[in-house]
Amino acid sequence: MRQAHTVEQVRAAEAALMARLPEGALMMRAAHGLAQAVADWLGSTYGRRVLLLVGSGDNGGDALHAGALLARRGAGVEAWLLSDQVHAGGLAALRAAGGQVVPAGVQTGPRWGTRWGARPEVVVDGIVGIGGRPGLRPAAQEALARVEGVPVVAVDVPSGVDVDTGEAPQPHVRATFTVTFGTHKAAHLVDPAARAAGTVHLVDLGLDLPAPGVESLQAADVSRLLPRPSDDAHKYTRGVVGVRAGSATYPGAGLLSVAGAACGLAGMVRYVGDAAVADRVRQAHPEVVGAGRVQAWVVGSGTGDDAAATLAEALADAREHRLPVLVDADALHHLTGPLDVPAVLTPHAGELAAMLDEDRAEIEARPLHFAREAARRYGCVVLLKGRHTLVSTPDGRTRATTTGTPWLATAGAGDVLGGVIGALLAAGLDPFDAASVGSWLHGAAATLVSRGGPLVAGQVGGAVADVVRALPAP
Ligand SMILES: NC(=O)C1=CN([C@@H]2O[C@H](COP(=O)(O)OP(=O)(O)OC[C@H]3O[C@@H](n4cnc5c(N)ncnc54)[C@H](OP(=O)(O)O)[C@@H]3O)[C@@H](O)[C@H]2O)[C@@H](O)CC1
Ligand SMILES: Nc1ncnc2c1ncn2[C@@H]1O[C@H](COP(=O)(O)OP(=O)(O)O)[C@@H](O)[C@H]1O
Ligand SMILES: [K+]
Repeated sequence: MRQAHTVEQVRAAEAALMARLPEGALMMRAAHGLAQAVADWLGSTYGRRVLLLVGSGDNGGDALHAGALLARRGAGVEAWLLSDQVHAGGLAALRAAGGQVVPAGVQTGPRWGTRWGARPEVVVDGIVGIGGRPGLRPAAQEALARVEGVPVVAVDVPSGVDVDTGEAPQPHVRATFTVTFGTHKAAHLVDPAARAAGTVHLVDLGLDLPAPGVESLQAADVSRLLPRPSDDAHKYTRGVVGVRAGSATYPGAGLLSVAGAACGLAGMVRYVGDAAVADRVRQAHPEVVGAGRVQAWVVGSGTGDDAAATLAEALADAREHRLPVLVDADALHHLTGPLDVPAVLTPHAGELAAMLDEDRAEIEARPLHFAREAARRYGCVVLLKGRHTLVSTPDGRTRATTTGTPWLATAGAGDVLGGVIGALLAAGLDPFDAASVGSWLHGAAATLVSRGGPLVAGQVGGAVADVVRALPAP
């Protein structure tokens, strides 16, 4: 599990550890990890040109100490100081190692060069870390403008983003990669900040941390959580998923929801809906049967004018038999308040905007806030679809999905996702695990079929089996 802790949690854990370690030990661990990551990325250090952007806090201290380590390995390291007060020990270490400070007078010109005339090969963003407020001050903006186009390594977080919410009001640093310390922060997992962080490397500091607010499943977690058939399983013990999706107007949504549900993770799939759609479902998936008892319902996609009635039927059956329900697409607009059955809602940003009476742009700017808000308001698990899909519970616990590919942003992909999650609900996972595991598998299956190229939604359900086969042993 990749875990993201809040600034407050990190500060408490760091204080506890620092009390037991010599002064400066944690910063040196951080600086060694940072210097190594920069050296690995450059491929060599001797003669390479590194520019440090150094703010007033310990984030700048990390950059200065890492710069000193790189200078000792032969790199040409210069520090651009953005404050009169920078980390004194770090600056002394850099100078002692042969690193230089950019003189104030030469910090001008649209394409600033190093003291060798050439541009730096990498910029180390030590402007602010977990002590920073969102946004960047003018001096930092000017320095970044001078080195535009040079790859940036962010120290701990890309400066300017909101560390605990993942929000990223302009301006902020856009990093090629980020080297973080002790644990991940929400800004590494949650968009839009996660996009600004690039690839994230974690340097272990040995912190003792409490339960995280945001986490991200890894292949081993998915393998551990995935329901597998027992030796004596039969189709009913594995769970039956019922799909109420599609209509004469939108038959494809029914077919694609079933394609997800029929990924093989449940024992059986039932389709309940328009007769013509049911015929096409059976042609495409001969194993699918009609109405009967189920262990979970998937309801909503492509139900159009029938959405309210279809949702009501599914909820009535779920109430009677205490079944979980996945509500998607058209049916989302007919929810009026907290659900009285275990449920997963799967809106994209536009649908969530309508549900919460907000602008879509607001949802996209603050996805963590609004996923949690919706989970609280509807009293169930809410999965907000996007590049890094978020799954939140009413008490705020959240998982971010980091599998997937932008090629998955294609019509019908969400219908398949609903079906996959429905199969996992029927197989016995609770709504939080079903939604987060289903989203992880859906993203991984998309990456598998995409192989770097385009895909259509119908391919994704069938690829879940290959993803499951490739999981590590539980
Ligand atoms: N603690 C530990 O054990 C370890 C910590 N470590 C490292 O320390 C980092 C945290 O360091 P920190 O607490 O000194 O805060 P940090 O983020 O460097 O700077 C905050 C200062 O910047 C300023 N400022 C604020 N907003 C700004 C803005 N938008 N734009 C520009 N400036 C802004 C403001 O100062 P002001 O200028 O207002 O006086 C504020 O005081 C952490 O991320 C990690 O890298 C590692 O070494 C591992 C061990
Ligand atoms: N940029 C992106 N990168 C990766 N996955 C994405 C991206 N944009 C959307 N997705 C995923 O693609 C799917 C789209 O679903 P949805 O918007 O409901 O489409 P539809 O309603 O047509 O089925 C979701 O699983 C979402 O998480
Ligand atoms: K930073």
